[in-house]
Amino acid sequence: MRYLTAGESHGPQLTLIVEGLPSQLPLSKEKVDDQLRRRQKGYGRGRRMQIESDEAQILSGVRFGKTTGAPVALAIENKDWKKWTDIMSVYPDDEKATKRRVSRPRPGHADLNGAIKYNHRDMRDVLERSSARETAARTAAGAVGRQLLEYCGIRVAGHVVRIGSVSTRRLEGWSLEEIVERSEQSPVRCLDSDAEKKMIQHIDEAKAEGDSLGGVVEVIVENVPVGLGSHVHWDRKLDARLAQAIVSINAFKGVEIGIGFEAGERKGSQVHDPILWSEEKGYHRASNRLGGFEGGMTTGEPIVLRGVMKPIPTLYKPLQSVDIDTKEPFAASIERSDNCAVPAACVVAENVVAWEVARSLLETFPADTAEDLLQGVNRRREEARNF
Ligand SMILES: Cc1cc2nc3c(=O)[nH]c(=O)nc-3n(C[C@H](O)[C@H](O)[C@H](O)COP(=O)(O)O)c2cc1C
Ligand SMILES: C=C(O[C@@H]1CC(C(=O)O)=C[C@@H](OP(=O)(O)O)[C@H]1O)C(=O)O
Repeated sequence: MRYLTAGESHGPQLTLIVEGLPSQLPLSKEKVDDQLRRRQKGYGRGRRMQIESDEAQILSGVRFGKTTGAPVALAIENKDWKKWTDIMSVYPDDEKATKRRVSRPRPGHADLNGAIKYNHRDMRDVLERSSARETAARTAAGAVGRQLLEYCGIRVAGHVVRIGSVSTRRLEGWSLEEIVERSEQSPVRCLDSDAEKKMIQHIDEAKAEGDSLGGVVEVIVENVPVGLGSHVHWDRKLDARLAQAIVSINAFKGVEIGIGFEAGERKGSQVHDPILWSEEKGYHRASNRLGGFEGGMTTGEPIVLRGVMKPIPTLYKPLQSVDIDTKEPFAASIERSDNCAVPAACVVAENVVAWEVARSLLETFPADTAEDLLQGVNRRREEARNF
């Protein structure tokens, strides 16, 4: 299973093609739209999100609510395009077209490197594609993967554990339903109401200072069968693929699995998860400090991982840069921007994780139809139980 996205931030639309889905999978546009709506929300977002109202148009591969096995094409309109048609013109003879050239690279963005690499003297040709607008298409792909997971009884949730200097922890014992319910009510997707207040205040203060904030999100996947991924092939290790999926989100700089970097500080007895067996549960673990992975494969315990997002690079308090025409220094002009997008990025993280787990599921249990896939997954659950 694979996907491809196309589209510029201020172009007419984002386009997504998902290929390799089994047939007969119930695929709901509403469920894709739910994820798109969730991604648009969150305290700290800028004015662009008031312009957009993301919705997926399903153009192929689905009939009467079920996949046919053919590629699924989806489109998400950019409502802002209407104001950018002259600047984003595809055709050279467009009368209204105006280049409004970008010659000033923004620190923290792809502008300068992308311009040198692809030889663009107009950095709009870089920034339009490097924008995190593209994460709407990736969220839609994840929302498709998520429906495949749901079909197999696998569920995904996410929440924010840090914004700037304010951090919190998920308390032991929270069920996935509680995590979903609480994070959904919170403007910063935080489970703890005290931390939530502090995070909001922190975002307000940073904004007033013309600054921005990053943070950390946590994603949890439950009811995963044992053995997704592989200890045999380095490029099929699912923990590694999830790390790539997370760091590929714009502005994400690192990943922790389970207790993550703390594993480097603790003794082995405080890291590895003892194996238990009972009539009721079969094999299970006394703890889940390794976040559901051993040897690049799922253990059957929940997958738990965290991703760190750097602060938004476009600041109202300008950073220094150099004009590529004059080579003179300049202070970046003030632009419309999010000042904290961690809650929104949490939704992107959930969905890129959902996609990778769904992809690994289909690799482990190859199937032409959704029913065959579910049978394969259930057989593995049974085998693990009786092993
Ligand atoms: C959901 C989301 C929204 C973002 N919004 C902005 C924004 O409004 N302004 C900005 O400068 N960067 C924003 N970013 C971050 C940039 O896209 C990102 O830092 C940039 O593309 C450079 O990529 P890199 O940080 O991965 O190196 C956002 C990222 C995400 C995930
Ligand atoms: C459009 C989205 O996020 C954008 C990501 C982004 C960036 O530089 O990454 C910059 C901003 O774009 P604009 O300059 O048009 O306001 C954000 O709004 C989105 O999340 O859908």
